[in-house]
Amino acid sequence: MAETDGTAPAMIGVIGGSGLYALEGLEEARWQAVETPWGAPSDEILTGRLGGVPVAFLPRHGRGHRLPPSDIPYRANIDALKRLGVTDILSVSACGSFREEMAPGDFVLADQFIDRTVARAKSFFGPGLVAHVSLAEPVCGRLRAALGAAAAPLELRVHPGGTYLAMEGPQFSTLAESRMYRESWGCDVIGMTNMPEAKLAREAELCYATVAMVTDYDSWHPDHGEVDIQAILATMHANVAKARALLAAVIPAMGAARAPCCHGCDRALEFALITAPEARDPALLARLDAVAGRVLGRGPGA
Ligand SMILES: CSC[C@H]1O[C@H](OP(=O)(O)O)[C@H](O)[C@@H]1O
Ligand SMILES: Nc1ncnc2[nH]cnc12
Repeated sequence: MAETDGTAPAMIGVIGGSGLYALEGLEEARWQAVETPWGAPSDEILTGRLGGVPVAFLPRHGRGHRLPPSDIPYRANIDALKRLGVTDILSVSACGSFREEMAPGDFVLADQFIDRTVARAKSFFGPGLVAHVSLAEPVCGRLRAALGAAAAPLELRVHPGGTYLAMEGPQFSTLAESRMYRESWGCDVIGMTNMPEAKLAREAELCYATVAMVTDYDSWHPDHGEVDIQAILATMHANVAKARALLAAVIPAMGAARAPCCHGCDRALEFALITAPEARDPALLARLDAVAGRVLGRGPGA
């Protein structure tokens, strides 16, 4: 519901990656199952409040890390968060680094992605309703700035931007791939999950930003050898404590009300639907009740 000052109620969605399977310190915390037309999300969703701000937390791989990157139900996850009323998504992820200065333990607020994933559903739309959203700026600048500001007083090494390469996995990259991503493609970090997550968040008109926490130098670094999952896990556990501190700072600072996104994330579908109304598939329209309800005039988003 719109407030008289032009703001609307906000809810922060947090998608926790490797090592982050719950959010502590939420008031009125409860895990709840959410059904979606795209199947079940990765797990139940933990809702509550942090500093008075409504929060919905979803562990991307499920509690106990049951799901590999290719089997994460990305569409159900984004739909479920939107259905609960989420307006902004903070994604938290482990990543490898292609830059000497982006060292293990550092946080990278990625602002670009290269999508090399090949085995995932990447859109809510399709035959019966075609949509083309803009993705030139896949990360919400307002959300990324909020993360940067909240991180400043904390003892964190934060890089304000970077290009995240999303690979299919689950194997790590070969040395030739690692060198190509770093030297020819100019990528800064690598992970397996932020695509199609960011694309789907944009289609669902949700602001999205990611905190990519460096755990390793992938395999290009002459002094660090191959990616070693044992070393990754050790760094990951140290990173997670820092991620919790960042979330505890940024969420209350973002507040419980939101002006329209200055970058237009919350209006991404405004001119994106190109299928003629009479040619639209009623079954697909029904599945889009939450994701595209605002522009379709139906469901929780209308
Ligand atoms: C545990 S190392 C590989 C694994 O970690 C990252 O997951 P997430 O982005 O959910 O933190 C990476 O993308 C891989 O899935
Ligand atoms: N080197 C790497 N490649 C892909 N995903 C990762 N997650 C953490 N480190 C990674």
